[in-house]
Amino acid sequence: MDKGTTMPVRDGTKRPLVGVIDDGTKTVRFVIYEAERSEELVSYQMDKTEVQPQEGWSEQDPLEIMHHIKLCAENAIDQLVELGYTKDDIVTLGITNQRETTIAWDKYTGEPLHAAIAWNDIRTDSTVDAILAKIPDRNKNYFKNICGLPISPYFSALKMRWLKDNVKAIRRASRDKRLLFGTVDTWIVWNLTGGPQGGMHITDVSNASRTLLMNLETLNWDPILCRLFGIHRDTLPQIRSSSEIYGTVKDGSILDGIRISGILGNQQAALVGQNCMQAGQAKNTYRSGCFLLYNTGTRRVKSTHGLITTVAYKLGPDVPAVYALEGSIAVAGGAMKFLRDNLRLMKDVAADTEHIAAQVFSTGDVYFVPAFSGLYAPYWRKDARGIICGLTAFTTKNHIIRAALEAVCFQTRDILEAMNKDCGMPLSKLHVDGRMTSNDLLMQLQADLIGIPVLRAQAWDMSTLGVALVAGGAAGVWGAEAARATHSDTFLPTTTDDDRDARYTKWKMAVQRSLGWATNKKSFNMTGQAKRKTSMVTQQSLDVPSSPGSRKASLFDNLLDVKLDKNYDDEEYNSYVEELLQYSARKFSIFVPSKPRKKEHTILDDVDYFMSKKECDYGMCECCAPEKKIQTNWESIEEIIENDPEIIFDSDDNPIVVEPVRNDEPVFFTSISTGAANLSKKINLDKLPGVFKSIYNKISNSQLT
Ligand SMILES: Nc1ncnc2c1ncn2[C@@H]1O[C@H](COP(=O)(O)OP(=O)(O)O)[C@@H](O)[C@H]1O
Ligand SMILES: O=P(O)(O)OC[C@H](O)CO
Repeated sequence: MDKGTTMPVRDGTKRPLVGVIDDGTKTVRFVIYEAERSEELVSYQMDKTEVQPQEGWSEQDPLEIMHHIKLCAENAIDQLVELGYTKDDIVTLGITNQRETTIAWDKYTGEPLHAAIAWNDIRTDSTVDAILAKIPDRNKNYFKNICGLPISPYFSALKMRWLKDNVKAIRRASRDKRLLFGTVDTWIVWNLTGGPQGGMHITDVSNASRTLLMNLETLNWDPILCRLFGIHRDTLPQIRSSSEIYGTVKDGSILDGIRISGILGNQQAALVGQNCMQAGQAKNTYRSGCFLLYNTGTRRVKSTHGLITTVAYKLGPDVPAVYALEGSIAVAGGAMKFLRDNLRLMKDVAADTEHIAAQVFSTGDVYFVPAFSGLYAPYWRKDARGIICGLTAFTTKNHIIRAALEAVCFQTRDILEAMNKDCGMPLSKLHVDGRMTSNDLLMQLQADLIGIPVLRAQAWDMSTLGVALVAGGAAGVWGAEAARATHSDTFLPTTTDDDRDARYTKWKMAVQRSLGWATNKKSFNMTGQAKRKTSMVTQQSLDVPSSPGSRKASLFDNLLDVKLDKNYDDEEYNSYVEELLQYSARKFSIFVPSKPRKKEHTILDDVDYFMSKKECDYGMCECCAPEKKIQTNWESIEEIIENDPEIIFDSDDNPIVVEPVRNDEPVFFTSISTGAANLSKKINLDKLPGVFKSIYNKISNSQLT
């Protein structure tokens, strides 16, 4: 870029510039702000490729993210010249990002080891079940005191666990100490600051608080949670504040040499951009999802009504963190895209939605619950699925599109109800932003359905402004008192309380109907599992000997044994078989008793004990000499036998050399839970799959036959 340009800057005053990288779920943007001014100067945006390899899965390409960032930056910087600036006027960079999306890569080659697993991907359903099985009462809120979050497929720890369980390359990298994990901010900073050549492996508190691994009090990785999910701390980034000079870009790109001084998750960034910096202020951002954050100051409010506690921001290494209560809605604008792409009810979301929905005065009593990947706050039901109900012969696409808009508003009301209960003081107005807020009809419906004024921000994008502020603050070019965003429009409620409440009651009825849809029982005949079961029954009835060591034969052996153990009626048995196939048959624990134990607990079986007795260092002390516990799955057993029969790896991928058994019998068991029934089952040795016998024999010098 030509430094000696003679073009005048826009009001004759040349200000330092702050560049912002915004990696959203669907788009990457690069935005440039002049310090102290709240309107963006220039921006450039590119769409990302979303891959859905299976139903409920959503992946992104980590390399594409980096590629798009560079191209967006080049294009935005090109536009600077026309405004009288050059690249050298960019004094610092901020990064704001989709949160929870998880990437694993090789620290020496920089290669991603798998596609990024997006925040709204629900492949970890059974991982959640496996983790819940280790927690008292299978209570998904058990660790909320520590990390503020329920155990849900939404959060990064589940995705990391899934990657370790299912991707050989990741297990190997972990074993060889080459594995790095990160949310997208971490991936971006590591690459920008040198990648394999000394890239910084860091994240900020707002992103770390979305992993389910960070302790909200210490603002560090929590050892208990890391242990529970089997994530080694060395693979996690260092947690830093949201506003400090972290380092300098060293990637040879157009951004080379610019400092990086701000990182914020995109919803927290919007809170800052909306200037909701005082306790009691809240904003709602409407994008693919919708996220309502309520600033609670330096106080961590624990929600008892289904909201989550998150870090809002920490404006420097030495200042306290500010927290927020958050109501997360998985699908908002995403429902419009679904109506456009899947049902083809419109051509262009931005141009058509409002116009089509405004052609009818109501939804005609149609309700649309867009629970495509379950419901997040305040329900946290991964078994919910989308429904459109109340259809009649008069229903048109206008009603359905309007119902999709109302669904965003009702979900916001769900969150507000919970928030008002948790905070004790109802919100008197709602600040909104996000691309969807350009839809006036949506804004009016929102005011009507929550009964308080809705204040639309002056620009739809408050996230990039927010991180520009914190990055500019750390770089000393954007003071705390500088111009901040204001709202440009206010939408006042026009409905009565009675009308509002009647419609909300109907919405709750619709939500009820969406719950439990994704249970195994209901989907049994639809998923292809029925076929697998039939083939096993055939095997059973013909008494065909199973081929030793084969995967199918092993499953069959287990199922037989379980069936003998309990009398299930057909339906229950069917669902049990299905669940066993999906989860339990892949996840076994092998306990090899070694020394007599003083206490009956392990970290995963007695969390309370470990919570109160951290000094026991998770089983390494005298009082807790644990039995050797090896958690593994079919693939890793086979791999271990193949590669190194003498050594086995625990869930942290630390090698364990298993001691020979003395007197006790080895115990092989599998445990699952189907609704009320807890089906923990010691596997009959006669039915033990061949592969377990051989591994047991190898590790114990015994001869099970
Ligand atoms: N005028 C509109 N009315 C309704 N929905 C809209 C409108 N404009 C955009 N949207 C929806 O808002 C979302 C825009 O999200 P965007 O800010 O691009 O994304 P992301 O969440 O990927 O970062 C899209 O899902 C789109 O369907
Ligand atoms: O990219 P968005 O706007 O859909 O934001 C996604 C959220 O950060 C997920 O928590």
